[in-house]
Amino acid sequence: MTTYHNKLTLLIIDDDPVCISTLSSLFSSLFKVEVAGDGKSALQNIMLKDIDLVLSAINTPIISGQELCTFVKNSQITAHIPIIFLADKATLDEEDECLAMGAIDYLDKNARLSILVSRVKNIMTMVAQQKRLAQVSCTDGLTGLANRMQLDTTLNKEWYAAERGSHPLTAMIIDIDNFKLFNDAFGHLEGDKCLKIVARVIAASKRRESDFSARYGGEEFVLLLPFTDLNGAKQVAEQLLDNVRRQNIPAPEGASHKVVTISIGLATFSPTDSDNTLNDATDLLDKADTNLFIAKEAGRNQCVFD
Ligand SMILES: Nc1nc2c(ncn2[C@@H]2O[C@H](COP(=O)(O)OP(=O)(O)OP(=O)(O)O)[C@@H](O)[C@H]2O)c(=O)[nH]1
Repeated sequence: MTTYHNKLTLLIIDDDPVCISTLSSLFSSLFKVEVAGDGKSALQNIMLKDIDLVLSAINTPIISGQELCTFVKNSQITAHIPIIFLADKATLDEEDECLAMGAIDYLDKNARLSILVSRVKNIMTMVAQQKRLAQVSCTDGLTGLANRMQLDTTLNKEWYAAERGSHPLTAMIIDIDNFKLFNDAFGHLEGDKCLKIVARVIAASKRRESDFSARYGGEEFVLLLPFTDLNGAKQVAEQLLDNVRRQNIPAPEGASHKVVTISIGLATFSPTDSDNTLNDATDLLDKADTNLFIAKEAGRNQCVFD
């Protein structure tokens, strides 16, 4: 079976240019290949690029392959990256040592090349499956937005980034108005279609790479806008309210408006603001939730902030 994973990245570490060149040409049609001639630049690659698998010589300059392996396996951010060692002359003791420190495999440089390629490909297939699983476990099946679990992780990360970088972070909770009536009138399948449309509009409202949208549960969504203060966020919210109305999805009898609308509760964390009363990410969402409640009470189809 020939499997190509050309979106996955293999990092080859070796100080021998001939070896680097041979390995690169072996793997460059299968994966994106990065190379490093010593352990230090390898570590920079690992920290800065999205490396999926490392194929490393053992006696690399500056930082040895084994030191690198210890570092990678002990860091929460990199521990998942598999490392294959490529020994100049394999010994059982060295293999024992490398596997014990967390390497996924240990191969001899003089092994048959087709065996080397198969081993690397097999491990990359496993990496691809794990990535796919990780992605599925973070995604809401109906809307394709991030799910609640991913929201919790991202919210905490963004909170600490805002605190550390002294930049604002805005959270919006977005709720479809009278959605129970909608389901009751048109059925659950139409309700699902409506959820998907609103989710698409929310996803399209992201303006920066760091903006993040998630399904919070039921008919509620969250939009996180790092580096966005209250004024900027109000504009995004008004645009969002408008874009949902423009979908012209007919609302059921008894709803507050003729077309489907949303209500938004907005809260901004401004670390440099002396009036800030928010202590953590949960406070931020609680505040947005309180404002959402006020928006509903005030007649829906609006954004509330303070
Ligand atoms: N179709 C569909 N409906 C869902 C889904 N998740 C939650 N709901 C429905 O969403 C409705 C939410 O109703 P409520 O919480 O009473 O809120 P509402 O009717 O939108 O009222 P307001 O928020 O006050 O405007 C419930 O009827 C849920 O069954 C889903 O995945 N698909």
